Amino acid sequence: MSQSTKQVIAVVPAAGIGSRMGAERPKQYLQLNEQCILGHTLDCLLTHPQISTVIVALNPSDEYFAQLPQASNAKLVTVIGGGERADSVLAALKLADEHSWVLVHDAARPCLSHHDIDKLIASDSMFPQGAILGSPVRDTMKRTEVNGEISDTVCREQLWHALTPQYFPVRELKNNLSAALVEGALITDEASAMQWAGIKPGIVRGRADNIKVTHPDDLQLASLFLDNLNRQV
Ligand SMILES: Nc1ccn([C@@H]2O[C@H](COP(=O)(O)OP(=O)(O)OP(=O)(O)O)[C@@H](O)[C@H]2O)c(=O)n1
Ligand SMILES: C[C@](O)(CO)[C@H](O)COP(=O)(O)O
Repeated sequence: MSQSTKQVIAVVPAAGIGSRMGAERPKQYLQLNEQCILGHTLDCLLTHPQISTVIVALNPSDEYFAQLPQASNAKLVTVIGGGERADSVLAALKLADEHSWVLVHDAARPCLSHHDIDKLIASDSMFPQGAILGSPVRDTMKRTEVNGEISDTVCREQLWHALTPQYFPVRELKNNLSAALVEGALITDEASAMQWAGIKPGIVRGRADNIKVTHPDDLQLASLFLDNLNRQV
C-alpha cells in the first residue's frame, strides 16, 4: 500500500474540563472564530483523506457534543473518557482496529494542518516505532526553585515541545499505555508510554502554531493562527 493511500485511525481525547482555562464550559466547547475549538479540530481530522475513523473520548457529563454538526459524521465514533488524558486515550484505543496505526490528537489543538498530518503519517518509514509532531525550543530555558528563583539553565540543544498528533501502531500503543498505567507511571503523552516500554519514538518537526489552547490568553493567539491557516496545506 502506498503512503498516500494508507488509512489510519484518529483518537481525540476531549473529556477534559479545562480547569486552567476557568471558563463557564469545558474549553473544547469555547467559541473560536466561526465554531467551537473541538469543531475546528474535528473538521481537520474528518476531512483528511487518510483518516478512516475518528474516535472521540467524551466526559461522562458532556452536554455539548451532541449539538455539534460534526457529531453526525459517519466517520465519527464516541467513547466515554477517563479521569486523566491517558485514561481517555486508552478507552478510545480499545475501540480501534489493532492492525491499524493511530494518530492521537488533543481536542484542544484546533490549528492542525493536513500537511503536518501528511508528514507524520509518512514518517513511519523513518520511524517504524512511531513518532510525534514537535517544535524545537526557541528560548533559553530556565528551571526554578518553588520560590521562583532560577536554579539552572536547561540546555536547549535537541530540546523540543511535544505536540500532537502522536502516531503509533494501535496494538503496541494500547498494550504499553495499559501496562504503564497499571504500574502507576506518569503518562502525559503517548510517547511517554512507548518510552516507558523502552521504545524511542521519533520527532517530526511540525508547525509551531499547532498550539494547545490551555489558558485564556491562548484563545486570541489560536484565533489569529486559525485565520492564517490554510488547512489543506
Ligand atoms: N481526563 C481527561 C483530561 C484531558 N483530556 C483531553 O486531553 C487534552 C489535553 O489535555 P488538557 O489541555 O490538560 O485539557 P484539560 O484537562 O481539559 O485542561 P486542564 O488540565 O486545564 O483541566 C484535551 O483535549 C482534554 O480534553 C481528556 O480527554 N480526558
Ligand atoms: C499531549 C500533550 O499535548 C503533548 O504536549 C500534553 O502532554 C498534554 O498535557 P496536558 O497537561 O494533558 O494538557
